[in-house]
Amino acid sequence: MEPVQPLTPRVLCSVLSVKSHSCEVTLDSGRALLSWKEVRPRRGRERSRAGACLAQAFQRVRGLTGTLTHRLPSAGHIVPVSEIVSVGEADVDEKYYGMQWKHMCKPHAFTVHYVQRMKKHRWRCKAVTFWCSDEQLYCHWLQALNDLLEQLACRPKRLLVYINPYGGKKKGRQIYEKKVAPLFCLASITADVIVTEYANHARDNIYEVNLDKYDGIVCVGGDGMFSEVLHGLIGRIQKDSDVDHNNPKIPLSRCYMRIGIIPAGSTDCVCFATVGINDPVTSALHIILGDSQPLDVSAVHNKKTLLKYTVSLLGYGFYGDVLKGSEKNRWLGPARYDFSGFKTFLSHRYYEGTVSFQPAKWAVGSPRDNVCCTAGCYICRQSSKQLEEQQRAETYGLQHNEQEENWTTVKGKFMSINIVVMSCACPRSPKGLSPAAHLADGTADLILVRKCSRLNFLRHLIRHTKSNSDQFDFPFVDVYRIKTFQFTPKHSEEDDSESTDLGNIGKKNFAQICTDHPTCGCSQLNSVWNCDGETLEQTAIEMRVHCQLIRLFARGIEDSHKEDDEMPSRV
Ligand SMILES: CCCCCCCCCCCCC/C=C/[C@@H](O)[C@H](COP(=O)(O)O)NC(=O)CCCCC
Ligand SMILES: Nc1ncnc2c1ncn2[C@@H]1O[C@H](COP(=O)(O)OP(=O)(O)O)[C@@H](O)[C@H]1O
Ligand SMILES: [Ca+2]
Repeated sequence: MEPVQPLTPRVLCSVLSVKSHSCEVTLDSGRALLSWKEVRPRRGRERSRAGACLAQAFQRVRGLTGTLTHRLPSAGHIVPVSEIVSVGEADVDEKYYGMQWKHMCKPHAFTVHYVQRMKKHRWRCKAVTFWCSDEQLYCHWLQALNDLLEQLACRPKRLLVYINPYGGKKKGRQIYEKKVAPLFCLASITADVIVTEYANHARDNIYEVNLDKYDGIVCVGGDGMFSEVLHGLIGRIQKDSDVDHNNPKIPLSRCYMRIGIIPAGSTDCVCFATVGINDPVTSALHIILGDSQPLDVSAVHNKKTLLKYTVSLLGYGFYGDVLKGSEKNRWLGPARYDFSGFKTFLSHRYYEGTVSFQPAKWAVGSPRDNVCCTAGCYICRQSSKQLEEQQRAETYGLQHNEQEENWTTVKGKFMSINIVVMSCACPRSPKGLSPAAHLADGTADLILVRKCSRLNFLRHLIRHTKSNSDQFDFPFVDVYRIKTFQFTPKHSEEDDSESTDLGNIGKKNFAQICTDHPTCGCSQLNSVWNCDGETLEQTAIEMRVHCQLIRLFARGIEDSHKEDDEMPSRV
């Protein structure tokens, strides 16, 4: 049997068997593509024509081995090497030999596991086994494919995994063990797994571990669990870089260790908005392929003290009250938000205060331009260039003092004040709170919903659940693209606590009485901030966006043209 002679150093082509069909299999190392298509015998006059073109083709691809049969161009499969999960020796079992192997010595087979795109951004791991009679050919293919996989430096080999057994439907451990761990094993990824034992266990642990051992951190849970890991990683990096994160104006050190999210929570909007779906297998495959998606992070301060970081929703009023009302019903799982949302809607509370913000002057997009953030987003890429220019200016002291320039102030009565760093797309709201917000453009969208009727507020809310209606198209809704934000409630806690005036004390206690007895008809003086699913104690805050501060094992939401309805993946 002649050894395989590649056409050129970069293309390997053989006829191998797939499910007892002969297929022409090609590995183009230059383009990093694996393809295969069935070659079929043809009948009658076509055979002679096919025979002629085949003879020519044979001359062209000298060195072909295996059983050469006539071939008919047919739809085939093309898989980028970057989307191959693993290649390995197939367990060759007697019963699986095709008939043609019966008379031959034991065949050799290797299996390629690769990503197959399904509907709605869902990914699955598909397997195809190639058979051949020649051991040398088999070894050559296995070696060639694994050599190319080894060159993919972006792929993680060792991960630190935190599982929240408490979040969502309390199935985090089960999801990881049954759906994720087998895929990590298939991809030869080793994982150190910690099942958290209390809130903030993951955050505190990240300050202690030796991060140099790992290529990434994975959190199994919802947005609150991701927030824990986010705080642990950012806090650790700032501590190691000697950056005082309590200073609201200081640039933060970027975190290059990627975070992967295995969705097992109640909202899962960070996963949904960066991958396109909240599916554990899909997220695991994005981690295995070594995807990398930069992500903006906002820092929230209160008087020179860091309160929280946020990457999804910083919400006051409706979403703050929904979160606060849901906490005591965690036993309901995700449904707790629906129950609390209904009660909050009926309460129809509004809150008074003063909002100030700096518009993102240099932003390329706007919240109402309908340009959604997708994989490889132009607006985000432009912003990272802008970011580098800004950082160069800061390095050379060339930047002008933009801290004081063009603040906009709005006083009023608000149903809700929401700042979103990303779209916040999630199963409840497929387009999100701000559909045109970007993951890595250095800005956030500020959505102000002023006091309005119950019916109008309901209309506004319902539009979030529809993919073809504009939730900003109301006279009582304003949206701005910003980079910094401040809020002072009309009834600031400090004023009440400092004043000795009986009226104020009465008001404070009265407010407290009302909070304890929501059946009371008066309007609650202050709401709370919902910060990625955690409540803040303070209501007077300032916020600043840090462009592309962290990275996720994701690639953004792919254009739907790449999806096939259950079809093999094609490029
Ligand atoms: C009458 C029809 C009303 C329909 C309203 C639908 C609006 C849904 C907007 C969803 C916003 C999502 C913003 C994400 C917030 C999360 O960070 C946070 C914590 O997530 P997790 O830890 O995974 O639970 N989720 C929430 O604050 C829940 C908001 C739900 C509001 C109904
Ligand atoms: N072992 C644990 N016990 C109690 N709380 C935990 C534990 N691990 C994490 N948490 C906390 O649970 C909260 C919710 O986690 P999350 O995964 O977001 O679930 P959900 O989406 O249901 O809110 C987070 O604030 C996190 O800090
Ligand atoms: Ca953003």
